[in-house]
Amino acid sequence: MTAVHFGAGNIGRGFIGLLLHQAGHDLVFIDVNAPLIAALNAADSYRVIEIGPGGGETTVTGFSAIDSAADRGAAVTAVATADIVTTAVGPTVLRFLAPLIADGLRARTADAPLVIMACENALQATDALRAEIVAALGDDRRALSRAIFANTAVDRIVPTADPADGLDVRVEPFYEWAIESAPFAGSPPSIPGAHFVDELAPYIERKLFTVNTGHASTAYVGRLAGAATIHEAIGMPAVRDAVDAALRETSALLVARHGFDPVVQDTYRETALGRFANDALADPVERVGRQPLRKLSRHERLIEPAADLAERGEHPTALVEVIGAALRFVDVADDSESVELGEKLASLTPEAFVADVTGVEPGHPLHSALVSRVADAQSAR
Ligand SMILES: NC(=O)C1=CN([C@@H]2O[C@H](COP(=O)(O)OP(=O)(O)OC[C@H]3O[C@@H](n4cnc5c(N)ncnc54)[C@H](O)[C@@H]3O)[C@@H](O)[C@H]2O)C=CC1
Ligand SMILES: O=P(O)(O)OC[C@H]1O[C@](O)(CO)[C@@H](O)[C@@H]1O
Repeated sequence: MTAVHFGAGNIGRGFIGLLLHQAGHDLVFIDVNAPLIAALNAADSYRVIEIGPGGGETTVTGFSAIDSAADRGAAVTAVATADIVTTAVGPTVLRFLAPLIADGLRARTADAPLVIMACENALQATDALRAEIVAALGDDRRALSRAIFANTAVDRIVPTADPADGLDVRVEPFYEWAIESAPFAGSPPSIPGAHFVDELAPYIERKLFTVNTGHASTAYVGRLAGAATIHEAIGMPAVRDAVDAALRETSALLVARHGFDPVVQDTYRETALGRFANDALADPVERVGRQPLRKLSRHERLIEPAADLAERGEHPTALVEVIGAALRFVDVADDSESVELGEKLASLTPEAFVADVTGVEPGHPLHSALVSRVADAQSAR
């Protein structure tokens, strides 16, 4: 059995690649980072080292790697002959993979369908990838029928690997990979580290609006308070209170939207806060807050829950505070979205900024609070 995984970065090596290896798959990593591909092809193994309480270590073997920028044909062949294709490249990169995967489906001769799962921090990321593949395939419905698409929710904190560690990856012990079961019509692939669920939306929303809202909030509020890392930030009482308040708002929304047991949701929220306090991760606030324009977009971890709460007649004041802190995530030189955020704050009116970045329309019950936060962020520059 062969699994092709796009994106041999933190999550690719430290989570999805690991679980596919443990499920008995030979792994083919596809990436566009030439030195990383060379290092993977020169190595027989790498380690996934769990850091923090209860951590263990696993050695991953049986992998090869392809640079799709240098040898697209090899990447297409790998997709055409694989059993599973997964991705962890970032939601905004999926559209660049689609034409290559489409060509792999066109070239596929196996009877068994190819399982395709995007493992990104985004709602229904596989659906988004599927739409791009459909566009790339045009009228070729036969090629499309050779694939099964399943949405997934992935959760594991994997900070950027230290170059001194080579290919080894340090990860938190916690992980969860939830995959929707319906597309498999009763015959899901065997991936012991994952679990299959009838309805994924509650899982992914709970994860995105608790773990990711909380993590990003810790990064944004913490950075404003002078913290360098997430554990340092969440150790500051004022930051913890701000994050906790924002997560109480999203918890109320999750309970209302999906009927979660409030006690179970409280435990889930506390577990997430405990994960952020893992000092062994030494995770920089700049990594966790990265790509602020994506994180401030309409259906992401801050605006979506705040907008929904406002539509329900609530006042998501803690989330609005966090959004105000996110608007200050400028001047991170190696994060092009942080730089662009600063440029947009400098060049757009508050109303134009809100429309452009958050997609919240005038007249929406959240609109005036957002306009006011943007004006504050502009005055602070
Ligand atoms: N790091 C984390 O703690 C978690 C990350 N995620 C999600 O996983 C995804 C990946 O995140 P990370 O692994 O942290 O990022 P990363 O930056 O470590 O890895 C992404 C990899 O994708 C590669 N890549 C970029 N464009 C590509 C292309 N066109 N074809 C093939 N490979 C390409 C990059 O070279 C890089 O090696 C994101 O969607 C993120 O939101 C989800 C849960 C946790
Ligand atoms: O690219 P994003 O959305 O910041 O994703 C990475 C984040 O996902 C999480 O791992 C949560 O699963 C965060 O810890 C991490 O910062």
